[in-house]
Amino acid sequence: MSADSDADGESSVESGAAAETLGDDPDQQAAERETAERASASTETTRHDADGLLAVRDLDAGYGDLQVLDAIDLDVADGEYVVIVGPNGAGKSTVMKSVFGLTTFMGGSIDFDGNDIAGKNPEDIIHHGLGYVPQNENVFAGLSVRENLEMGAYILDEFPDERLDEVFDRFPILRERQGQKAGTLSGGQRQMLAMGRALMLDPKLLMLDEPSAGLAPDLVDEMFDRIDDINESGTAVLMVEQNAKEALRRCDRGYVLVNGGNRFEDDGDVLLNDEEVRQEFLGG
Ligand SMILES: Nc1ncnc2c1ncn2[C@@H]1O[C@H](COP(=O)(O)OP(=O)(O)OP(=O)(O)O)[C@@H](O)[C@H]1O
Repeated sequence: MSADSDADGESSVESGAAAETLGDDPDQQAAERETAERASASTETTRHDADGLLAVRDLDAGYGDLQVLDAIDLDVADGEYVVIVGPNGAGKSTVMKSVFGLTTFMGGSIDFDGNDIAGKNPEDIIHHGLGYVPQNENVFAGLSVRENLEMGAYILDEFPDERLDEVFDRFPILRERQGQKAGTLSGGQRQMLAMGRALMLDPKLLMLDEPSAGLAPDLVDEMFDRIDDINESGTAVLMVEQNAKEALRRCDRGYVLVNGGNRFEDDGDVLLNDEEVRQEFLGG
């Protein structure tokens, strides 16, 4: 699904002053180098001014006193499919966790569907229609498949039977295995259960952290196909993926994150064909 994008090439982040060497203190010089690197990387980002479902601006966040994200900008429009790629440790998962209220919020803004969710906790955020599937420990291993799906709807007063049917229709293996303990499912089945559980609340945006991680190659394609289906049925998707080429091939827009900051943002196919992005981040 294509976003109604009017990206205009405008730089979204001030480049900041180039670092000057003010003394001989090696710690200070290292800090200045890091600041300069981040500032220079930031200038390559363009702001996407889509009518946002999710709009993240100048987000600083981390863990306790440790700041990981530095002035992150990110947009997801209604029904859009957006991926975040980048090297290990760039902060991709931290972006998602921060949107879902699982990190220390340090500054900036996060608006979701007209609500200010910055600094809110996941229990509040989930009510606004945001689903999140973490990479690990994303099912209750000791509960059955069906119980896991029922847990997905725990905030509702009335159990959504029709939603359960829709999830079973989307992932027939879950219907077949509904009495089986989640901990005995294969990796791919478990991933589908985790997605199914998030879909029980019919989220407007589904955030997926490395859904293809650990899957056999033939299952990776199937997983991406399922995600395409979810998006084509109207749910916006924000996905972090190591399988960057395939993710960029399938998405509407992508972000490349480096060192906790925005580095590139553009349509998926533009990023795929960008020489610099290919050489630096997609293995040539
Ligand atoms: N719970 C945590 N406590 C402290 N630091 C953390 C925590 N989780 C992540 N970090 C640190 O935050 C930084 C970014 O991690 P993050 O997992 O967001 O990166 P990533 O881009 O998703 O990496 P990968 O592709 O390897 O999964 C790393 O330096 C990491 O060590």
